[in-house]
Amino acid sequence: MRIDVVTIFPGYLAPLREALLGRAIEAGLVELGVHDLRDWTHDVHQAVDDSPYGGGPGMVMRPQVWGEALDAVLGDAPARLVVPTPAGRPFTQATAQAWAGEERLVFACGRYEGIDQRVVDAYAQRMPVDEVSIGDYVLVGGEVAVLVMVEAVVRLLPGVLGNPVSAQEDSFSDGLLEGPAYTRPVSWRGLDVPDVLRSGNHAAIARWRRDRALERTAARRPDLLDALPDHALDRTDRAF
Ligand SMILES: COc1cccc(COC(=O)c2cn[nH]c2)c1
Repeated sequence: MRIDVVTIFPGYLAPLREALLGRAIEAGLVELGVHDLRDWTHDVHQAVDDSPYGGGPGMVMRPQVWGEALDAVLGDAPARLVVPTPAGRPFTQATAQAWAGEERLVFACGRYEGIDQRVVDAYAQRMPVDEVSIGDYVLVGGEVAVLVMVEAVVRLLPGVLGNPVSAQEDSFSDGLLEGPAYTRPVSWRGLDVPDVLRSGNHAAIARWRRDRALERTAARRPDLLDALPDHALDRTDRAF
């Protein structure tokens, strides 16, 4: 997979070259290109924004600059263009799974009040364009959202995670939140590991873990429970 990011703050994307993702890049599992949007300005001030038509606060990112940058970065290779924005469709694990199958992702990091809508409209005429939100809050720019989404996608690529099975057993993969996890010591600050986890009774352990996952999901994310297909909950589950 090739990933390109266009931003006015290239330094913000440096963490992508660290640790697990950095190793995936070194191993050639993913290629990463980070591009400074200002390289495609031609004025002395390198202006990337301008006042909004219709008035209102803030500034809007100029279409010409984005058009030149994306044309240059995209070239002729097909890609999916992703624009992080508070006004986007929710980015979920399902989105990450779907994108993990893509040959190429190009991320456009917006700032200010956003990018002139014609940029999305123009590129949507010739490639898939996703305006996506990573949550219901407003950031200053899309860079942090790109870090989140790139990590969620790249960890799913074959060979990136040491033990791939954990990608399948992720939170959300069975529609429930992960329950509590424990490791040594068996007693810590007067708190003990639940006995069942040390019983060696794998059926009881699996039941206990599912019960904790259902309990946590009901308490923290009832919306996920409501979204579960009927067959996903068996008779024993219905207690929650
Ligand atoms: C494209 O236009 C804008 C404008 C303002 C901020 C941003 C950055 O994205 C977010 O704030 C965000 C993404 N998911 N949840 C919040 C983009």
